Amino acid sequence: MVAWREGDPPGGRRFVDVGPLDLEAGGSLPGARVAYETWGTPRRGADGTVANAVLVEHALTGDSHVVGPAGPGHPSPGWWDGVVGPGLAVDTDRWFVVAANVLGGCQGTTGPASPAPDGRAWGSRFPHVSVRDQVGVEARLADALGVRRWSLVVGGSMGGMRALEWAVGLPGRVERCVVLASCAAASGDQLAWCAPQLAAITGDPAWRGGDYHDGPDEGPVTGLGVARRIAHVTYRSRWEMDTRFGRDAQDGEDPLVGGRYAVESYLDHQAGKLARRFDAGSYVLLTRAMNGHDVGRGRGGVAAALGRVRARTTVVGVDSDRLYPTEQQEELAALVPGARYVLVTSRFGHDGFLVETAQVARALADALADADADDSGDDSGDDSDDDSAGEAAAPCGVAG
Ligand SMILES: CC(=O)SCCNC(=O)CCNC(=O)[C@H](O)C(C)(C)COP(=O)(O)OP(=O)(O)OC[C@H]1O[C@@H](n2cnc3c(N)ncnc32)[C@H](O)[C@@H]1OP(=O)(O)O
Ligand SMILES: N[C@@H](CCO)C(=O)O
Repeated sequence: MVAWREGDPPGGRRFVDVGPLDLEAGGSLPGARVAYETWGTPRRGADGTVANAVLVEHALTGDSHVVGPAGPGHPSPGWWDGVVGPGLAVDTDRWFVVAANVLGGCQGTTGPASPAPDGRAWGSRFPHVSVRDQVGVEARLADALGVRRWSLVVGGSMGGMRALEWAVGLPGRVERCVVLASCAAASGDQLAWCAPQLAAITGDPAWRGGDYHDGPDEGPVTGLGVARRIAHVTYRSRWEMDTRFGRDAQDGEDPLVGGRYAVESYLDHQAGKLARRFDAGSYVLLTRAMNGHDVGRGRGGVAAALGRVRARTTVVGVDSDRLYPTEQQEELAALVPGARYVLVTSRFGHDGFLVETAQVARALADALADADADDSGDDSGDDSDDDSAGEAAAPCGVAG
């Protein structure tokens, strides 16, 4: 089954139907639609599978639009335009780059806002999904695309969790892995930062227990905005808040008589932007998925799990990241066999993996430096210790 066709335009969003899905926490879904984009041309190896495939994993509120201009369905340009593209670090003249919208999200892949079989939005009925479930769905997308082994799986933050899960759970299917600003398991501090975000959304009267999608109002946008304000502060650095905004008043406003400081206005802006482009139900579901992230669960602990990785791995930390501190990436680099550690210097905190494109591009170019463009059909991947080894992927249907 081939989900990509010769002549398909680059960057256009396409869909694959997968399912049914049995989920790690015990629930199930009768099926899921995966929205994805690709750039470059697949090159088939001797065994007929795609030999030059790269999977890019987006972060919490990101999406599959890694590269390309804004346009219909894409209000913003690509979030890694300086990293992926013709002649860039992940060169789309050479690599077939795939980015999928995550299971449980709201950018075309099935999530809480999607219609359930009865035609109503899933809402609160959408089951808990884990990072492993999300990777399981991506494995079915890979099957549909004819990719048995990725030349590279790369992602930052929540995308780094999925990249790591690929390398740990399906070691025979990942040749190289780059994990940025991420961790082996969500820490107590990370769970703590998520708690008020979840409380803000689920405490908004418009949340209606998660079943607001088919209602007349716009849903819990106030709670989602509060969550984004909290999260956004953790994504940036104290230096930035102090030097970019400091104690400045917002233009035309006086904080001493009810007006806002500039930093408050900035966070209001970030909140409004997210509330316009993201579903609160997905935000809650994806936050819970990240909270549950622990590569060591059921695998004898973190060290044992990371010891299974066979991908040539690069772990990237951002020196000013206060949400995913560099100790977490140092731990990954110490426990993944042969891993390389790269420190990105940034004043912008966790978002450095999105903002510091020159340094990120260098790390990716280095990670791919050993790849030979002509090594068609490197089929040496032994998937005998994959979590899914021996299991046939569920049949996938390709949808328009
Ligand atoms: C928007 C999208 O990217 S959607 C598609 C994919 N999205 C993702 O992948 C999510 C990840 N992306 C992000 O989190 C962010 O977009 C980032 C990290 C890339 C943004 O980083 P930066 O470019 O550094 O944004 P920055 O923090 O400077 O914010 C700029 C915005 O704040 C606004 N702003 C700055 N100061 C103020 C102020 N005092 N009051 C109000 N607004 C302000 C700017 O006008 C600008 O608005 P705009 O984004 O609507 O043009
Ligand atoms: N700014 C990023 C950070 C999350 O890691 C996002 O919104 O997805």
